[in-house]
Amino acid sequence: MSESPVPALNNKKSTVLRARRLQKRYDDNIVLQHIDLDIVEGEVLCLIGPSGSGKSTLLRLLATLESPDSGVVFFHDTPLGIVERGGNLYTAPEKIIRQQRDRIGFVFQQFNLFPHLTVLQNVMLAPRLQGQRGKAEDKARALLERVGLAHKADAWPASLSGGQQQRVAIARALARDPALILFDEPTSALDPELVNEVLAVMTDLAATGITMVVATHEMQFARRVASNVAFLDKGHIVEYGSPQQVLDAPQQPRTRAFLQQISSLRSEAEHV
Ligand SMILES: Nc1ncnc2c1ncn2[C@@H]1O[C@H](COP(=O)(O)OP(=O)(O)OP(=O)(O)O)[C@@H](O)[C@H]1O
Repeated sequence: MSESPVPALNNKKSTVLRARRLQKRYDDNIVLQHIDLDIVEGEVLCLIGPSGSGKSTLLRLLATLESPDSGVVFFHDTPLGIVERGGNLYTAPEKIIRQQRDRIGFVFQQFNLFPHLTVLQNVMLAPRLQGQRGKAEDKARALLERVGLAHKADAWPASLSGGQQQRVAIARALARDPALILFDEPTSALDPELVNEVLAVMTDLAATGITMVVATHEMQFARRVASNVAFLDKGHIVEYGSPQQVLDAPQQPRTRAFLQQISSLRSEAEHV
C-alpha cells in the first residue's frame, strides 16, 4: 500500500485549518511547493514575503477559491479536497464542504464590494443567503457599528474612501460568522493616511480572538498582532515562528534581505 500523502490527523480540537503538502503551478511556473500549515483557534498568522512569492495564491488555496494540484486543506478536520484514507480516495459530502467553506471569510486587496448595492446591502448579503432573513439587517447594522461605519449604511461603495470600503469589506466578511478570516494585503491599495484605520479594525478583531491569516507588508502590525509569522520565498515557507523570532532574529539570509529591503523602502517613503 502506498504511503498516504496526508499525515495522520491529530485530534487537537482547536485546530481550525490545516494544510498538507500543498503544491500549485500555473503552466511551467511552480508557485507553491510543500506547504504545511496548522492554524489554531484565535491565532493570527502573518504571511510575509517578496512580491510573487506566492502569498495570494496560498490564501486562495486556503479559502478553496482555487484548487491545489496536490495536497489538501482541512477545515475543522473536514478535507476540502480529495484525500487517501485506508488505501481509498475519500471526499467529504458536497453539502458539508459547502458549509465549511461558508465559514471562511476573505478580505481582498481591492475590497471587491458590489458597486450596485449600498453599504448595508453588501453586508446583509451573506446572512440573507444563509437564510437569516429576519435578522440580516440588525446584524449588518451592528457589524457596521463595529467597524465605525454605521452612519454610512445607505451610502454607495464608490462614495467611500478606500479605508472605509475596506472596513465595509471586513464587516461583510464578519457577517458570515466566520471561523477564520483570510486577508490578502488588505492595506496595499490604500493611501498611506488610510492604512491605520483598517489596521485598527483588524487589531480589534484579533483582540476578540478571531482567527486570521494576513498577507501583509505591514511589519509593525505583524510585530504587534501576529501570533506567528511565515516568510514565503519562491513558493516555500522558509521561515516560521513568533514575530520576535522571524522579524527580530531571522535565521535565513533571504528573510534578512527581505526585511532590510522593506525597512529601507519605508524610510525612503518617510523622507519623501
Ligand atoms: N492566475 C494566475 N495565472 C498564472 N500565474 C499566476 C496566477 N496567479 C498568480 N500567478 C503567478 O504566481 C506567482 C505568485 O503570485 P502571487 O500573487 O501568489 O504572489 P504574492 O506573493 O501574493 O505577490 P504580491 O505580493 O505581488 O501580491 C507569480 O509568479 C504570479 O505571476
